[in-house]
Amino acid sequence: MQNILSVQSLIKKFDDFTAVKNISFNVEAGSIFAFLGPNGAGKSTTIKMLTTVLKPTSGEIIINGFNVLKEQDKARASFGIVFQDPSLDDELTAYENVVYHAVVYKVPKKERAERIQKALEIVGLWDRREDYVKNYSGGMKRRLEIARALVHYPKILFLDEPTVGLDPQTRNSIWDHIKKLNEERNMTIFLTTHYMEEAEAIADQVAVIDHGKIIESGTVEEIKRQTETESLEEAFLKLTGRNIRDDNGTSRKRMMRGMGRMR
Ligand SMILES: Nc1ncnc2c1ncn2[C@@H]1O[C@H](COP(=O)(O)OP(=O)(O)OP(=O)(O)O)[C@@H](O)[C@H]1O
Repeated sequence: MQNILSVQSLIKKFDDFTAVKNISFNVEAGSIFAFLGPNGAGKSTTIKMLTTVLKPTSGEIIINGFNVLKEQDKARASFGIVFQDPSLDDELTAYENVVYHAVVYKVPKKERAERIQKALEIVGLWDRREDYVKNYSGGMKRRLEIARALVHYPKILFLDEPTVGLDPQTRNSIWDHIKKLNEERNMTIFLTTHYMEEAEAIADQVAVIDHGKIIESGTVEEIKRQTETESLEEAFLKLTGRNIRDDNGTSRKRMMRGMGRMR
């Protein structure tokens, strides 16, 4: 199977603190890859490097055959991203938000209308396209962010905590949409989540990062076998010595973010 993403010896230092310590991994085209770790493990720092937001201290990242450092524009055109913090314009309609993104990503004008319609249909928001985003629920906003990230036909979609702050029913619906994208469009999904049971249900491959290092990787079944546990949640606890939703400052920050999103 071909790799859509290949990471080699990736390191990120902030002054004398090393947040990402020489990690290497591959993501197969068409798979769902879950990148898991406790608070502060280095997940966001890694995603930011993969998506050209942050420059690595050293290492190599190849996305869709393009070197992320040397062929930034081509690499960028190959992925879509939904970050933890919402970045929609509340004062625009859903449709206008997606148009804006299509223009920024230089989607050819004559293809724009059709692509926007498809993206909104996939997440079930086509009928609500003329609504102002400020009137959307938290779950609808997340779905709209996913639609927006699809409009330039990315090969790989990065989702940083796509369900944080949402109720269980809405979380399920978001995962259903993600699964559909993966199955029907063969889109590779790279995700982080704090919900282990959800990662277990959806991921083909998992990598666990802690203190900046990948400490385990494989299929869910392989990881459970390796750690002699019955669930990914248990495996995670055994590997990191911590529950993924432990209560420290960061999870409070996360809760506040979620609350903000539900406004
Ligand atoms: N700009 C920065 N300057 C200094 N240290 C940083 C910076 N960004 C992140 N760090 C540190 O790097 C480490 C990894 O942070 P990162 O945000 O990547 O973790 P994470 O796994 O995404 O955590 P969370 O699940 O809480 O989002 C943390 O110790 C963090 O404090």
